[in-house]
Amino acid sequence: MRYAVLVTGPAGAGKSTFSGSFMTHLSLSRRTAHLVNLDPAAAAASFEYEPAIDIKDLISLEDVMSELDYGPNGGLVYCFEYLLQNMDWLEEELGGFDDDYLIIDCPGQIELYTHHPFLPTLVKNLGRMGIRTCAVYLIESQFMEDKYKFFSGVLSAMSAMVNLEIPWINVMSKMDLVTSNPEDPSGGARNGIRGRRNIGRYLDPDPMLLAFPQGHERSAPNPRFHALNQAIVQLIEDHPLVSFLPLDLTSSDSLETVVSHIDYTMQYGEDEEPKEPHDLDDGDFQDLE
Ligand SMILES: Nc1nc2c(ncn2[C@@H]2O[C@H](COP(=O)(O)OP(=O)(O)OP(=O)(O)O)[C@@H](O)[C@H]2O)c(=O)[nH]1
Repeated sequence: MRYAVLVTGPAGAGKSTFSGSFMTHLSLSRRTAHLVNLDPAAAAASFEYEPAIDIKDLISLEDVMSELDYGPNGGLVYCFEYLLQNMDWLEEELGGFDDDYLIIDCPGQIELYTHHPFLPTLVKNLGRMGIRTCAVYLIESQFMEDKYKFFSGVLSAMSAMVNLEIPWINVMSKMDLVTSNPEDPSGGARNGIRGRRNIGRYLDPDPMLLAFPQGHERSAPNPRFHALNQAIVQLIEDHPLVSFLPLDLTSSDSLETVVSHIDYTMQYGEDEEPKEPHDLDDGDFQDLE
C-alpha cells in the first residue's frame, strides 16, 4: 500500500514549511517519504527538500504564461488540465515508489479546492494507482485575528472537504505566533492575535462568535448581513464538519500529534506485513536492545 498526503490550503498558510517539517519528522522516525510538488509556479527555493516528483518537469506556469499568453490564474488552470491529460506521466513518475509516503505540496489558489474538478480527479487517479490519499487543509493562526475572516476560512475548508470527499484533517498553522500567556488580560489582543484562553472557540469553531458581534473587536457588521450571519451560524451548528488541530512547528510534540492524526486517518500501516527477521537490518536490532 502506498500513501499520499495532499497538503492544501490558501496562499501563505505554511504548506511548504509544513511539508518540509513533515519530511524531517518521517525521516527521523526512519520512514521513507518523498516530496511531490504540484505547484507549477513554485520557486525551487521554497522547498527544504528537493521534490522527487515535480509538476514543473511536465509543465511550468512561467512557460504557459510566456508561450500561450495566459495570466497567472488561467495559466494555473491550463497546467492542471494538462496534468490530467498526461496522467501517464505522473503514473510513470510514481511507479518507482513502492511502500512509501508521498507528501504532495499543492498550490495556494483556493478555487482549486472549492470548485474545480482537478483535485477530485487527481485523487481518483491516485486511488486507481493503489495510493491511499488524505488531505491536510491548513489555515494560519492569523485568521483568528478577525472572526469574519476566520469563518470565511471555516466555510472554505468545509467547501473543500465536500468537493474532495477524502479523509480530511484541518490544521491551524503558525500557532507559535499566538501568545502563550493565559493570564494576559487582553486575551493576546495586544499581540494582534487572540490568546490561548480563547483558542478553544476557534479550534472547535463556536458559531456564536459570529452571532453576537462584540463592538469593541471590530466595527459591528452592516445590519443587512445579520440574517446571513444567522444562516451561517445555523449551517455550522447543523453540520459541525470542521475543527482544527493546532500546529506549532517549534514544538515536536505538536507536529507528532498532527502526524499521528494523519496516520490514523489514512489507516497507515494497517496493511503492512510483519517484518521477517531477515528483513531487519543491524539498526533495527540495536533499537530492540
Ligand atoms: N511563524 C511561523 N511562520 C511560518 C510557519 N510556517 C510558515 N511560515 C512562514 O509563512 C510564510 C509562507 O510559508 P509557506 O510555507 O511558503 O506557505 P505556503 O502555504 O506554502 O505558500 P504558497 O505556496 O505561496 O501558497 C513564509 O514566510 C514562512 O516562513 C510557522 O509555523 N510559523
